[in-house]
Amino acid sequence: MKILSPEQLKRVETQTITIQDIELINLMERAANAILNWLKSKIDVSKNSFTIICGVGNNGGDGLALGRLLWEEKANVKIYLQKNNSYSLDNLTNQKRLKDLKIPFEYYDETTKLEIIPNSILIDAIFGYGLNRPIGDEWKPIIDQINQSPNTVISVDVPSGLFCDQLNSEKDPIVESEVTLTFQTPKLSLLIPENQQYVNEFEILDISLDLESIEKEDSQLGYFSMNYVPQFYFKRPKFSHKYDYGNVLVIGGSYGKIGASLLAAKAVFKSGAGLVTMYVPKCGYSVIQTALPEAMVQTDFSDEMITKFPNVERYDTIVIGPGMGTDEKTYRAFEEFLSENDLSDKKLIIDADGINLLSNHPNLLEKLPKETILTPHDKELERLIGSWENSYDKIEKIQSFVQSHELVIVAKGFITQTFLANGEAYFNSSGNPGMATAGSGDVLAGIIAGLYAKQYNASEAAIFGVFLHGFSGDVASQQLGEESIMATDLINYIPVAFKTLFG
Ligand SMILES: NC(=O)C1=CN([C@@H]2O[C@H](COP(=O)(O)OP(=O)(O)OC[C@H]3O[C@@H](n4cnc5c(N)ncnc54)[C@H](O)[C@@H]3O)[C@@H](O)[C@H]2O)[C@@H](O)CC1
Ligand SMILES: Nc1ncnc2c1ncn2[C@@H]1O[C@H](COP(=O)(O)OP(=O)(O)O)[C@@H](O)[C@H]1O
Ligand SMILES: [K+]
Repeated sequence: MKILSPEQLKRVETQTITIQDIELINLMERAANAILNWLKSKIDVSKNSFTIICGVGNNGGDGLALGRLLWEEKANVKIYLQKNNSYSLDNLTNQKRLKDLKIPFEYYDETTKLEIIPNSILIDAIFGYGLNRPIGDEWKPIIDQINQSPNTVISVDVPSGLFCDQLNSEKDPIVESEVTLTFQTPKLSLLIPENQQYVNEFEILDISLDLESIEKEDSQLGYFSMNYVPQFYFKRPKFSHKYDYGNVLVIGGSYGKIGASLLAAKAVFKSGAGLVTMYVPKCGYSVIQTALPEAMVQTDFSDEMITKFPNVERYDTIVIGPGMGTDEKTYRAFEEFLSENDLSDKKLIIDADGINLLSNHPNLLEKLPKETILTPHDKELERLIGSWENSYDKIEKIQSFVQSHELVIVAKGFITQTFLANGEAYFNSSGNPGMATAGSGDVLAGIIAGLYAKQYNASEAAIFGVFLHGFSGDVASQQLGEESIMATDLINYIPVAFKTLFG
């Protein structure tokens, strides 16, 4: 799903109205109904109280419409509307609808001491994507009252005060929401770590904006959610052979870090590859033969580290890096491997120490085949592309890096971002903090390799691999709780993840 700017959202809104032959007020009613239905799916609204704080634009209009719908559901509702002499047209229409039904609302200004109904759910409908300058200090007391109240705060579309696609200043007053209910497509600011204090959680509510109009908008940013999973379904043909599912080589491991390459190799198998061979220092041999009898093993001359890369002719997909170390001898072997082989028809995934080696010797980047997938976490990424000022700057820096080197970068984190070689970036929607555990990244590299080895291209393997990894983590967390998840659990839940996603 594309992530759009406020200007683009406005355009899609206008096109939707024309294509669907409706009025903006109908969209506002849809938005309010979508929130009502979301609330009803969580609580019995008739037994709850709501305090709704509305602004002067359409976000405020959504709040007024919601107030009316909640009132009709017999909820206890208190509606506040900002005192002003200029309101949006549909805000005014909703004011009239309230008046016609004799539903009371009160005005507030910057000096008002809000009387929030005790224990009510506080609905923040002051500003949405129309915010075009920071909220002035005069409104700080209102935002402060919302943030200091003990009530649960639900923001409509965007926490009020938060820009959709640029960084706020630290002193801007912004609502700290428990849940943000955003319409149709997530706004970029909801996905940015700087804003976690305001966003906490968000959910996307469908208001049936015209999907073709969304797709026509030019945006390099996307959000990968469950809706897009079915297109990744692949049924194994009856008359297929293990070689149809890829022949993968995992190069990695060093003394004390054989486990990392083992985790990656297991994940390669579990995500569907046909054959896996592991190339490790000698000390890994018996460990792997015992722990993963399905894998073939080749060993380096060295007991403790990789000093020479193997012949890779018969493999189509190669993972380099998990647990490999950055010893000078390993580096030289890596350089020799990249310089002396024609890798143009190989699918490469480089993780961990493999990335560190590239950062130390950026000349090697030019030797990678097109669309090699790199899977750095933030520290590894910084070594590779340099530091960034903030998340927006980070996105731009990665975009220019992937485009100039024709690589795919999976920038791992709480919300992992996958950058394709053309600069497109996809934000992932699965995963949980239980996945912040040793070896989790090795599993991801393995999953991506397992998919890449099969029928998926580099972009698909990276985007879907990241989702599958997070989804395995989500299934694991439902069964085990976040605290107890270990990387091995992520592997063990890949089958349940596949079954849940594809039946
Ligand atoms: N995406 C969609 O298709 C839909 C969006 N709707 C709602 O419409 C919202 C956008 O509505 P609007 O465009 O009216 O914008 P907002 O309701 O976000 O508010 C914008 C108003 O506030 C003013 N303003 C902006 N920054 C200000 C500041 N710092 N201090 C004081 N005033 C400021 C603007 O001039 C404008 O009058 C969305 O967030 C959503 O809640 C729904 O009503 C219907 C469907
Ligand atoms: N808070 C979090 N929420 C969701 N996913 C997370 C979180 N923390 C880490 N992850 C995921 O776990 C993996 C950790 O990878 P990495 O940092 O390389 O760990 P390791 O080196 O221990 O394998 C990444 O895929 C990352 O996206
Ligand atoms: K809002």
